[in-house]
Amino acid sequence: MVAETIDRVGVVGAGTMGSGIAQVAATHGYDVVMRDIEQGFVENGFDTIDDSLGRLEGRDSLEEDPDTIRERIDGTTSLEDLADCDIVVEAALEKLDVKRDIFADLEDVCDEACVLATNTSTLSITSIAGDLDAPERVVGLHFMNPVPIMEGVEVVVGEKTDPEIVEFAHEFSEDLEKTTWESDDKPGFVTNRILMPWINEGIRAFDEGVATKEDIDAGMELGTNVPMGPLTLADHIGLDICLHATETLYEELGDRYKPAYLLKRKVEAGDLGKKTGVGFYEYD
Ligand SMILES: NC(=O)c1ccc[n+]([C@@H]2O[C@H](COP(=O)([O-])OP(=O)(O)OC[C@H]3O[C@@H](n4cnc5c(N)ncnc54)[C@H](O)[C@@H]3O)[C@@H](O)[C@H]2O)c1
Repeated sequence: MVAETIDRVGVVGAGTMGSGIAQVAATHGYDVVMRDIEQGFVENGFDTIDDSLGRLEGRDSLEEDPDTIRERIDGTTSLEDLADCDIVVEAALEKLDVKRDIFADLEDVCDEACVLATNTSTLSITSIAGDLDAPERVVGLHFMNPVPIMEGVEVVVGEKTDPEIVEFAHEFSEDLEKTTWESDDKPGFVTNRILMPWINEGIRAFDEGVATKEDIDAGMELGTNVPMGPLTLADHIGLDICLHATETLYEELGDRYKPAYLLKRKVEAGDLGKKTGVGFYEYD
C-alpha cells in the first residue's frame, strides 16, 4: 500500500480536473493542498467540490460527511505550500510551456522523493519532464472526467520514467479505488488518440449538416451504446481542451487529426462548453 508512504497530496490547478482529483484524494483520507494562480480560481474549485460532495452524499455514496472530507483540503495560491507533499498531480492548462514551467518550479520546491505526476490529456510526458534534473520521477496520471465518478486512470510512462514510479502510480490510483491501464508516451496515449477523432468527426458532421446536434448525439448514444454523444461529451470536457488535444494529435500524427473548423470557431468565440455555460448546448 503506497498509502502508508503518503501523508500529503498536492494538486496544481483547481479547475474541472484538479478540483476532482483533490476531492477524490481527500475522500480517501489524504491531506491535500490544492494550488491555483488566483484565489478566485481556488474558490471556484472548492465550489465544485462542495457541489459534487453534496450530490454524492445525496446518493449515499460517501462514508464520511462532506465537511470532514472538505476539511482535509487546503487551498492556496503559493507554490511553496506544496513543499511537504509526497506526490503532486499537475492539472493546469494543456500547454506544454505552462506545464514545463510548473514542473521546473515543482522540482525547486518539492523534496527529491516527491513523485511528480501530470494529468495531461495528450502532451508528451517526456517533453514535460525534458528539462528537469530528475525526469525519472515524472509520470502521467490521466484521470477521467468527472474524476469522482469515472473509475479509470491511464498511467503514462515517459521515456525516462522509473519503473518504481510507474508501480507507485498504479498503486496510488488503486488506493483511490480507481482501475488503471498503462500507455506508452505516444500522442494521445490510448484514450485520446481514439476519442478525439471521434469527437472531431461528430463536430464535422454537425458543421456539414449531416444531422442536428441532438440527432448526432442520439445516433451515437442509441446506436453504439455510449453514455454521451460526441457533442455533449465535448461540452463536458471543455472545447478548449478538445481543441488543444486535437491540435497536438494533428501536429504529431498528421492530417487525419486536423481540428474541425467549427471547433476552432467556437473556442475563438469563448463558447467552451459546460464550464462557460455555452458550447454546442446551453447550460444553467
Ligand atoms: N477536462 C477534461 O475532461 C480532462 C480530462 C482529462 C485530462 N484533462 C487535462 O487536465 C488538465 C486540466 O484540465 P481542466 O479541464 O481541469 O482545465 P480547467 O481549465 O478547468 O482548469 C485549469 C486550471 O489550471 C489553472 N492554472 C493555470 N496555470 C496554472 C499554474 N501555473 N499553476 C496552477 N494552476 C494553474 C487555471 O487557473 C485553471 O483553474 C489539462 O492538462 C487537461 O488536458 C482534462
